[in-house]
Amino acid sequence: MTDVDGIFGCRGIGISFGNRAILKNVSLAVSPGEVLGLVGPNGAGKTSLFEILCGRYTATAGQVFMEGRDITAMAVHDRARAGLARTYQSPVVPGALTIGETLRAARYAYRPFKTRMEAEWACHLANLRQPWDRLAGSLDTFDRRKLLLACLLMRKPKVLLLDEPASGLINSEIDELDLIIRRLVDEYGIAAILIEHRLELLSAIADRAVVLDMGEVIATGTPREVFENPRVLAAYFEEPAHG
Ligand SMILES: Nc1ncnc2c1ncn2[C@@H]1O[C@H](COP(=O)(O)OP(=O)(O)OP(=O)(O)O)[C@@H](O)[C@H]1O
Repeated sequence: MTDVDGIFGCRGIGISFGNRAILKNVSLAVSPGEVLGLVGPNGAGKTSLFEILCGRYTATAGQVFMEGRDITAMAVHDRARAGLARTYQSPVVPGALTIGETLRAARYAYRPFKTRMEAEWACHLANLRQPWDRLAGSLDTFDRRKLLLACLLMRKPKVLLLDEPASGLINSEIDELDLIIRRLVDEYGIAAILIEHRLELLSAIADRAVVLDMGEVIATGTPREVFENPRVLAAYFEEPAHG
């Protein structure tokens, strides 16, 4: 087998920092129109896996695939051009620019340049309802996330990697976020992988979940299946053995 089943995924990924193995033999795949939840306790390796998937870290083992192509050696900007978009847990916006200026920078970030109408459409999809003359630095966490998402959506990505998009949000915002993501996936056929370490939040949004613990996949299945898995419960709720 040279490929993964979905539009995007990885096989046999490993990475070590120094002599410490952070990820071991990690495989996953996501299909168009699907939300795959990537869960696991703090330090499980979720963000490190995202760094490998988007091309910022080089894995010591394994391959990354997109649309049947091995993109393991592809640079981060080429992956973006191929339709892979990624958000970060911390929504860092250019604080001194307005929303309009930020969107304009994204429109002209690389060719093909995007039209103002495409930026408006992306804001509509991201549910960003703030006036465009407002400073990006004055936005709250959720609107910052929406703005950054709009910058990605104007490029019509095929795959979205969302790193803890619900962190720092209140419950009503999380409900709205779920609707935004669901629409992207259901109406536009985007494949999404979403990191969330709170098991209960994932049930509402993810079709399937992959659970990482100490760098290894310990369970895959529907959110309900993995949450009832004894290995997952142990990873989350048992104190590590000492001595
Ligand atoms: N660049 C790096 N150099 C050295 N160690 C790193 C590096 N990046 C991550 N690690 C280590 O790898 C382990 C996994 O970290 P990672 O951030 O991927 O986990 P995570 O599951 O995303 O955790 P969290 O839920 O806390 O964000 C941690 O022990 C972390 O300290």
